[in-house]
Amino acid sequence: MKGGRRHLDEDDVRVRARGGSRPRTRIRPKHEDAREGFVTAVDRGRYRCLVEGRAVVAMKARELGRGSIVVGDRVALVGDLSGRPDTLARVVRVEERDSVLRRTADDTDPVERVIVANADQLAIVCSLADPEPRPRFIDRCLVAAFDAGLDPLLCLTKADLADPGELLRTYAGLDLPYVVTSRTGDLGGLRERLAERCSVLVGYSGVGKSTLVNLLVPDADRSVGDVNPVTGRGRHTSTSAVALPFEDGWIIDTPGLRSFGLAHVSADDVVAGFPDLDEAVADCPPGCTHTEDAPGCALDAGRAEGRLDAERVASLRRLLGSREDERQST
Ligand SMILES: Nc1nc2c(ncn2[C@@H]2O[C@H](COP(=O)(O)OP(=O)(O)OP(=O)(O)O)[C@@H](O)[C@H]2O)c(=O)[nH]1
Ligand SMILES: [Zn+2]
Repeated sequence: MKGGRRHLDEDDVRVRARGGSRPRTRIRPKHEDAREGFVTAVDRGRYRCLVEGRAVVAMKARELGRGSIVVGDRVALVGDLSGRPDTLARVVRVEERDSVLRRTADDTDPVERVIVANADQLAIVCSLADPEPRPRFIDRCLVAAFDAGLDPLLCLTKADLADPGELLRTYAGLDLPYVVTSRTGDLGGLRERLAERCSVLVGYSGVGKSTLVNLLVPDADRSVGDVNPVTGRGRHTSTSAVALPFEDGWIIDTPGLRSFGLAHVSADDVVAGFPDLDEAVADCPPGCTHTEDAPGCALDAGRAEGRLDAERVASLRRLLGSREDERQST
């Protein structure tokens, strides 16, 4: 896609076909020479973009105002697009986003913000041991994925230390795609899942996410390290997301993102993030909060009769509760 050209109508095309080279007129949309780029990193007001295979550093054009530009955005750029050191291009347009992954509102950060645009998969990285798996973290990520419209992928690491059987049983009712990995094992299954997709990797500290990224994208360290050639500062210390090209798609690593605040997600959407429980709550009394003390909540009957997994019910209830806490703290 070249900026502006797809807006031409049939008449323009005919004129061009007769006249040979494209006529230059003043009625062209502004910045029609802009090129498409993909934002791979954001650091202190500088946007690192991939433009026709070159890494270009850009600033935001003043006309864009306060609108945000995030990793994963498709943008239009003008100015020096050579990618040479000390050059600076300008982002003049942000294309419409197919998806936005947001975080809100933990206690220290009351603002809801977009962290990644245009991703289509959320890879939830969780170790089978050392540190112990955290189903509640997985459940929270599943809700975030549902809310953002991303396909979840469960990535269970350190398979050399523990068996995935028990954890997988908890999620058996979900139809949740998963891969089991270890740093010494075959990553073929994971590669297949990530190829040709734009995946955000998220995981709490120590699960082996960096190890995975380095195995999948061997020069990742370098691409992360020189994120800001403009300032000339060395390894970047920022905790923002970085997109790494991977097999006709992107792996977006999120070093600073351990989890998601869900204060912006409605209770109904939290429940919808639990497809194995979603159907049961149709039998709840109107306005049911689904919490432990909610009278007549159908989750209680389902659990008592063994239709619903007790751990999952507890997890949903904790999530609904912690969401309330997040709201009250903001
Ligand atoms: N046994 C085992 N250990 C692993 C495996 N993958 C990573 N580790 C170890 O787990 C520890 C954490 O790995 P990292 O890749 O740094 O984990 P991370 O998720 O990036 O953690 P942060 O850097 O804190 O975000 C390191 O000591 C790794 O050597 C694995 O497959 N098996
Ligand atoms: Zn209920």
